[in-house]
Amino acid sequence: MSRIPGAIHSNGVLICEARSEDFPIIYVNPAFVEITGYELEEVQNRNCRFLQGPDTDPAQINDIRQALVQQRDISLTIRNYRKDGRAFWNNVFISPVRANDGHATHFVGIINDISEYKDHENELAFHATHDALTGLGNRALFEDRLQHDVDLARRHHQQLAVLFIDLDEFKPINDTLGHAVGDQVLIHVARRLEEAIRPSDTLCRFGGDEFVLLLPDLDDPHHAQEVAERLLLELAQPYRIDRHELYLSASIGIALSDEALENPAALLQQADMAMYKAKQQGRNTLQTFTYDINQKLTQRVTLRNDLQEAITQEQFELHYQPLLTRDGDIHGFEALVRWNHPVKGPISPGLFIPIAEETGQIIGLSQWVMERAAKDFLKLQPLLPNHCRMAVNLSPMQFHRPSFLSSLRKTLEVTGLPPTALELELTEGILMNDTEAAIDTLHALRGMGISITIDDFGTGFSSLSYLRHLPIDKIKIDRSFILNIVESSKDAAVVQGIIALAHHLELNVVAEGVETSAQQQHLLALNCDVLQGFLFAKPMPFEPLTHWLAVQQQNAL
Ligand SMILES: Nc1nc2c(ncn2[C@@H]2O[C@@H]3COP(=O)(O)O[C@H]4[C@@H](O)[C@H](n5cnc6c(=O)[nH]c(N)nc65)O[C@@H]4COP(=O)(O)O[C@H]3[C@H]2O)c(=O)[nH]1
Repeated sequence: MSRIPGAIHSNGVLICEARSEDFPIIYVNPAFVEITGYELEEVQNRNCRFLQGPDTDPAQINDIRQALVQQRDISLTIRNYRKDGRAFWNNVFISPVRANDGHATHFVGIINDISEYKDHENELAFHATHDALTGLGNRALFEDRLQHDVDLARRHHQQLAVLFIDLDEFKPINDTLGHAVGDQVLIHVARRLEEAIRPSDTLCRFGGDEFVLLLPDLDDPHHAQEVAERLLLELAQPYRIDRHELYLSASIGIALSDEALENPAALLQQADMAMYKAKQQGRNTLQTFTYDINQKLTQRVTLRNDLQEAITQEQFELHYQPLLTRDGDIHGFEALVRWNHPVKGPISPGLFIPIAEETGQIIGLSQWVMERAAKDFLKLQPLLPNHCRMAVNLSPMQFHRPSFLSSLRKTLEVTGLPPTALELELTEGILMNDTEAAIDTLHALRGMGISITIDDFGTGFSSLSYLRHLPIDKIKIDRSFILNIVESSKDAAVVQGIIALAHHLELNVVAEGVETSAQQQHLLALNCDVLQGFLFAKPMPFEPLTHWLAVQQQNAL
């Protein structure tokens, strides 16, 4: 017995007879008693199978049995049970004690309770493959399952589908109501999606508001669309979170496997591209991948990468378009960004601004625009009447950032532009999410002396009466109404109504896109206050603008 290491502190030790049938225990140490809850008297002369329970792996039991029969060492971690029924992870080492003839007389077992470590290990393994917030699988798990299911589908000549689900307008919820609410929304979304699918489907979250669903063994490709439609309906139900009632929609991209599929990851990319297409089509919709989408989106992705370079290499330029009062005096200027792509030439802001908005690149770009416009305006100011302002377009992402006001104040401070020389143009859509916070921001801006214009008025969903709640100074009627104002009595009536109501609310009205003198006359007759359009001047770089101003002033003399 002296060979038995009595000083093994927290390791339990047991010794059993090797030559008696069923290997009865003859000794256990106090650590064994502590770990298992059994006293020596209770275990003596018994086989140690009393440590086994419902979750003990039979294959491991067999391994131990084999080792004992063959009289060799064995080490393994096995699920064992204490006297009170609680399970624990037992790291066991069993070794034979041999007589001179080489045969085992006893077996010594050293047991170690590693439950804590094992639980931690399990937890780590779980986290490596699961999303901590929703408990759904993560990208790693998805890719694993995708590979597995694609192999199966190939073998059985079946088709599978990947659905890329991205929530619409989730970011403003996070930004305005806070991350705690945003997290709750994501958990609700995960549960709704889970309830709407079959157990054999794999649902994962890729982070942010992106969920991905794998539908194996489709009977019919249309089934994927039916599932997507069902999910859109489920997600559109209102969400009650704390005191908020929220409405959400999603855009879903679908990719279907075919016999030629070589790389399963391609399915994921295709579903992602189709999802982008769904977003472009106005959201709350689904789109199935086609090769045509691939081509268009590749262009977009290239543009996105080029945009990053454009920001660092300052390939942008600001053009300024004058705004005139009804008497033809200068009212101010609108700053409009231009991108001169080194290879593709000028790219329309209508194309790259939405991409910059999606990728967040708009923040850096807007900062550049604001600084450049401020500096240029200060150079022009001595030539301008006092009331003139520089109008700058605000992007939704910029406006909803918590740091928006402080960074704007800083820019004004650094450039020296007085707030009373600045006008911000924002679209109705910006104000639709979390209107209360948006109105607070508008009050703060006006408190500083900045003027606010609602841009593209008439294209959004705001009712005219909604205007009365907004601390704004001007509305700019969208170009699409001005275009047909002469020919279309309906458009003329809309413009007349907008101007009358705006004046009733003591707001100024700007008409943009004035291209003909007939349109100009019509607008003047309807009492429009400010006019902007190619009829008077196109947007132009700073130098030509200074010449244009000089000519204007000459003509005024
Ligand atoms: N056909 C026609 N068009 C006219 C006429 N007068 C002005 N325009 C165009 O109408 C657009 C007016 O700008 P917007 O509605 O704010 O619409 C802008 C604005 O939403 C956005 N954008 C431009 N610059 C910036 C910027 O610096 N920041 C942000 N966030 N958005 C910008 O891109 C949009 C498109 O800008 P642009 O292509 O420069 O297009 C400009 C301008 O060139 C006219 O008589 N006829």
